[in-house]
Amino acid sequence: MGSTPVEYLIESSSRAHFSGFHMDGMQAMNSQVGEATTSVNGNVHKQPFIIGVAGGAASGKTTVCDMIIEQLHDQRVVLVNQDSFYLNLTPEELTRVHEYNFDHPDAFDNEKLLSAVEMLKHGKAVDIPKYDFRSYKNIVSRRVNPSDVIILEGILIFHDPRIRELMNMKIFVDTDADVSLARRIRRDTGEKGRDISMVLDQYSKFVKPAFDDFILPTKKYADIIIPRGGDNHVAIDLIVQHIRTKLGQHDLCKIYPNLYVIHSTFQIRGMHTLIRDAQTTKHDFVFYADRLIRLVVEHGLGHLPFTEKQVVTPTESVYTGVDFCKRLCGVSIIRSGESMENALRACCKGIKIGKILIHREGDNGQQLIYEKLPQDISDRHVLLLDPILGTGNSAVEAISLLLKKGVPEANIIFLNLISAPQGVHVVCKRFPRIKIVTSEIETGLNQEFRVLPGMGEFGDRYFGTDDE
Ligand SMILES: Nc1nc2c(ncn2[C@@H]2O[C@H](COP(=O)(O)OP(=O)(O)OP(=O)(O)O)[C@@H](O)[C@H]2O)c(=O)[nH]1
Ligand SMILES: O=P(O)(O)OC[C@H]1O[C@H](OP(=O)(O)OP(=O)(O)O)[C@H](O)[C@@H]1O
Ligand SMILES: O=c1cc[nH]c(=O)[nH]1
Repeated sequence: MGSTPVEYLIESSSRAHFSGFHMDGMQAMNSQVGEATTSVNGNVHKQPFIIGVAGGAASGKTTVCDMIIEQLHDQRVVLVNQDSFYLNLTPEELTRVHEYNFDHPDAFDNEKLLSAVEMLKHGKAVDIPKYDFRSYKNIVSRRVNPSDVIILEGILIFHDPRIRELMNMKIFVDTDADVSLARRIRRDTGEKGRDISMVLDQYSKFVKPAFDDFILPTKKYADIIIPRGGDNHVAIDLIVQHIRTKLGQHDLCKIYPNLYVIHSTFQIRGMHTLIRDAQTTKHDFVFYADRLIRLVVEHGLGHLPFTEKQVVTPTESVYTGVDFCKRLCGVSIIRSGESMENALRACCKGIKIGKILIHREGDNGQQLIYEKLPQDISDRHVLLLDPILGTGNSAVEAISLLLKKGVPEANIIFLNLISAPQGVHVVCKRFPRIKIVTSEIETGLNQEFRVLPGMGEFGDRYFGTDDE
């Protein structure tokens, strides 16, 4: 490891190509993310990021895992080896150990592995057996604590679909067969104390056929394929960067790839602090809410489709840029949504803005009272405006109306200032193709379905109707 120069190896594949490894794109990886654990009150528990590392025997999986762990030094990372879940050999199998196929999916206790991963995923510690290659038995076990990142490594770790589904990222280490065989001979005759003819015999009888029949077919499940394993520093750096981004994201963004929380800065936190403070004057509330709304609107516009456009600059150079999406409109949910109209108009000159009025009582009793929408709305991308997403009932009512008017779900971008997890679940589950852009995710809702910590009654504070 380390002595081979890093080369930019691009292989032909339908995947996106990055220097030295392939990935299906962040969207693909996001979509792998499993369900979050949701408590009775709808709040979300922190989920670990689960990485699967598969590849042929002696392909360099261990080195890849070690490098990821080393680079993620400030995170709690735990490594679980599929080897630990080898079934114990029966006395009869032990007498004919050379005929035992250690490379077959049936050699592993998949049920035990699945339950161990599920426990870790749900934040519970688990005892994991330690397999002894000399006695062919699980002799001791070690206690593994829940962590931020769980790495599952093994030749057939992608074989069981139930285990695969728990993974947020799947890596396949793709090393040339001769390099792997040379490594295997060195390792098995050294650390495992085996005879070279035994190693070669096992290789041709079991290892090679199992690679072709069981391991290689699981390569298609990988999000990332790393050629040259641990020697591929570029790939490992990019993987670690991606994991860091994912860990920094709100858990809900890991579950719903169409939820976007604008990148927080101290300026943004400062504005939120002001608008959430019950003592803030109306004047300041409006001023800082407007600043935040403008940011959300600009971010939301960034999710519209665009076309490439070239222009000639005053220096007579060609600048290749993009042309804004033309067919769009706003729709505000009366009355708080109207507070977002000015920002939208300031960004999109002359934009048409429709209105929807929904009567809301507690967490039900949603009733559409009034609607006025552009006639050709079904041909437009719609920016739906409402600063607060609480239970999600108002949003569901509004989005359902837009769909009824023929607006494709994927053409709706819902812009919020703050969103409660309950509302995000409701909207994203019911309308998986719409995008939600928000500036902060809240902790939950209280008994009266008000957002917590929230900012109180947004409409009253913004329009000045909260006087005693
Ligand atoms: N002979 C023998 N081989 C075993 C036994 N247990 C596991 N294996 C072999 O171990 C291999 C799986 O381990 P590897 O994937 O090479 O281990 P690894 O060190 O995690 O992999 P890399 O880091 O990629 O080198 C399989 O090919 C099995 O044939 C055993 O008890 N006896
Ligand atoms: O997700 P939900 O639980 O449906 O709550 C969110 C709705 O509540 C707020 O409006 P409100 O009824 O307070 O009216 P207002 O805008 O007129 O103040 C907000 O603007 C949303 O429309
Ligand atoms: O907390 C809440 C919930 C709905 N509407 C608001 O204005 N605030």
